[in-house]
Amino acid sequence: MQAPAPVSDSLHHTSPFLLNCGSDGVNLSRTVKPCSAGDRPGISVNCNLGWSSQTSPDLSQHFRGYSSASEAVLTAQSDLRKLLVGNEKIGVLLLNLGGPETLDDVQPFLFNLFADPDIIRLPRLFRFLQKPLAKFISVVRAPKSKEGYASIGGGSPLRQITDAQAEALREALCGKDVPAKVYVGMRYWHPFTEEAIEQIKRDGITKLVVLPLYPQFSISTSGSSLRLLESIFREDEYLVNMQHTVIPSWYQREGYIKSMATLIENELTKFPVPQKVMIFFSAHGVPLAYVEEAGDPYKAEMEECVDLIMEELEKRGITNPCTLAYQSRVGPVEWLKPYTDETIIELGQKGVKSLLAVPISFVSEHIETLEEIDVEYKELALESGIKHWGRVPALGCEPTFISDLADAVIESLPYVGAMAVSNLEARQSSDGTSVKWKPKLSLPVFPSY
Ligand SMILES: C=CC1=C(C)c2cc3[nH]c(cc4nc(cc5[nH]c(cc1n2)c(C)c5CCC(=O)O)C(CCC(=O)O)=C4C)c(C)c3C=C
Ligand SMILES: [Fe+2]
Repeated sequence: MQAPAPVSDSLHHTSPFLLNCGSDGVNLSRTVKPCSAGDRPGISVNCNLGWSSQTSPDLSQHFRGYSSASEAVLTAQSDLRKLLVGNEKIGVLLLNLGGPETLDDVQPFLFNLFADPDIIRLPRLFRFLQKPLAKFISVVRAPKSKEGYASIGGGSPLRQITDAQAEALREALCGKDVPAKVYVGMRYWHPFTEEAIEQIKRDGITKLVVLPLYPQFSISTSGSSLRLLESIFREDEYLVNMQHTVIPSWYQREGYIKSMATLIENELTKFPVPQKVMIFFSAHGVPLAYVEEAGDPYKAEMEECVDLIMEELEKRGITNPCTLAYQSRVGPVEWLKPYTDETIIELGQKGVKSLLAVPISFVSEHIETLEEIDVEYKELALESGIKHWGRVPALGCEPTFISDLADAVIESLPYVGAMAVSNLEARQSSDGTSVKWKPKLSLPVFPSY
């Protein structure tokens, strides 16, 4: 299988797909309050409304006869979960990038990636060139890319790690009284999103939570996967009628922030003088035009994410200096700055001697952590005068992190079938044109805190 079905142009203008997030683009956990009828003024309904359309279950009786308020609340939460789960078949769809599993996969994987109009954004008139261009770039890039994958064992570890995360999430949900099936849908390699969706249909899932495994939203990552999903949903009667919700980004969740802070804290102790270490956040870059012209919230979310992690570290008494830079640029256009390689050289010139690299845009080890950071940037740092180098591991299946993802899923369940609008102009337009959001389904807006 090469490129999944192309995304239709019309998707840039209307979308029946649902982004369940706050009006300021922040995620469910902080922005969503229980939905009441008053939250949906004047919106016509032509879909199944699910939980949001129903009267909230009266839990008042559950609060009688408990020795403490917290005991009552815990019991009520657990009862609410049972009510939410009921006879439903809950599914969680984890969206991820995918990676070549063998060296022979590298060129077709790259083709799939570059054939994506959310990765190479051609003006509308030139869209017919997308696939020939993808073919050309993938063939030209494949030898360099293959070298990289060869040096990390002959393929990407992404599928294995994502599968392990899916299983850990399933177990965590089960442990929280929410039995669910967890699916993996990759954008550019197996198991493709289309394959996951077929399985979801075969399993008869009735409520689906869509969770991209990217903490911060970018048009090029979560946006691309959601756009694909949208095109699959709109053509399928079963899916159109299935209740579902999306958690578009979750970088500000407490569990994620705390897990990242703990990983950093642990790595700092490995340096001779931990207080003197520069904490060096390195995020995967995107072309500057995504942010400046298409309104990609990626940079803003990344900066807020770094601030939150540093605040958490400060609470723990860790006040090291930090820097954020962007890595892995591809092609001739300008990408988000500062660039990781240039920043490393500058820090060396300024006399920084200890550097702790923190990969921040992805929650699995992958080629850019294992090769680019661990080999290329480490070498560059040592050449630039840095004496002590360290790298924070990716979160993978870290238990606090997985438990927090499970909480994110559970918190979104009352809103499965209910929808919210966020900064969809930025999130839906891949070509930078001004897009008016025209909902086809009812979209109650959840108030933000
Ligand atoms: C948040 C993470 C990512 C963003 C944003 C992103 C944007 C982006 N990427 C490319 C081009 C390539 N990416 C490649 C691999 C790759 N990208 C991410 C994550 C983000 N990409 C990951 C996790 C991986 C590695 C997967 C793995 O196999 O381990 C590659 C292939 C590798 C290579 O040849 O370097 C390319 C190419 C663009 C153009 C882009 C934004 C427009
Ligand atoms: Fe990438």
